[in-house]
Amino acid sequence: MADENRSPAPHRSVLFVPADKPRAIEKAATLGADALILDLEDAVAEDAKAQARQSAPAAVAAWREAGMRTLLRVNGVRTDFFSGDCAVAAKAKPDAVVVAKANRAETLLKVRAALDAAGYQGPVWAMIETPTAILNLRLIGEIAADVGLEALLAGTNDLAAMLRCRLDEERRALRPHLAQIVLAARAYGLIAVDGVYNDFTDRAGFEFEARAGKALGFDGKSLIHPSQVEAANRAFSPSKDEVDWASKVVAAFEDPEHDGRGAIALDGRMVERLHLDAARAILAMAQDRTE
Ligand SMILES: CC(C)(COP(=O)(O)OP(=O)(O)OC[C@H]1O[C@@H](n2cnc3c(N)ncnc32)[C@H](O)[C@@H]1OP(=O)(O)O)[C@@H](O)C(=O)NCCC(=O)NCCSC(=O)C[C@H](O)C(=O)O
Ligand SMILES: [Mg+2]
Repeated sequence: MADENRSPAPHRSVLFVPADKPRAIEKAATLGADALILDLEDAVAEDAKAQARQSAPAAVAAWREAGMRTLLRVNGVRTDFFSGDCAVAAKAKPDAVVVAKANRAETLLKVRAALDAAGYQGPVWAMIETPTAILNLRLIGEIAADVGLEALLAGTNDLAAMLRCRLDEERRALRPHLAQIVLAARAYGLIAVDGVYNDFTDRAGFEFEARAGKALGFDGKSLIHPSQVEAANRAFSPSKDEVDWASKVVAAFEDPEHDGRGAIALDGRMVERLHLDAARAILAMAQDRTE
């Protein structure tokens, strides 16, 4: 029976791994990431796609054997590679298929139909990485249940390129759009994963961006390099201050003096029952992450 007190599976660190790099594939399952995405799209050059596809089912099987949550990113629905990639998904049976350039509700309906026809019934993740996709988030959310949509994943490289915006370290130009991705995820009950940080040698920059993503409400961050895994897990786990606050809130509401109260004072601030729910979620998450 499912344990209702457990928090949902974590997606703090979601590592992209090029499907044509055997060494990276082998290493990926040992890095402590919460999920791995075997990439058939942008990480793989056109002349390497056929080989990458051929080796994909074995890579997915090896990761599953290692107990990893395993995803497969397929090429966009308009590309020549899409239908072949759907056949790979059917054979490999990943935990979810990541749909590149999921720009419209119709795109996802087409992808769902193609995956079903190929024999893959699992969930899909939508990459939100174009201005059109941002404008269509509500329509995409409304068909989430019909297409088995599980998560929204920000594709910040494509999005920034298409917006022709300049990316500073605070991603100021992208923030309104990232906030809309989180908004849609929360409205439609989906996982929200932030985009990648390209400068994999800049640890401080990565940590700053990961914390900013958490502050925006994302559940985790997509990654491109092993050096980013541990920092992402840390940034998206409850901090010591959060755990201390949550313990105090739970203890305060359990105090018989506060029996039946909707709102109480704690350290000079008001806390309500909605904060109690949040506090319990933080404690459950903290417990799961340390088990
Ligand atoms: C970014 C890289 C090309 C860097 O490669 P390289 O210089 O070879 O890295 P290192 O020498 O530092 O690698 C050290 C060891 O780590 C392994 N490694 C490297 N990357 C990965 C990985 N992603 N997963 C697992 N293991 C990895 C190497 O094999 C080395 O191992 P060892 O030999 O034992 O020392 C490279 O990191 C890379 O290719 N990263 C992934 C790139 C990718 O997938 N890009 C596409 C997804 S991102 C995207 O598309 C975003 C989105 O769509 C958007 O629009 O924003
Ligand atoms: Mg992209």
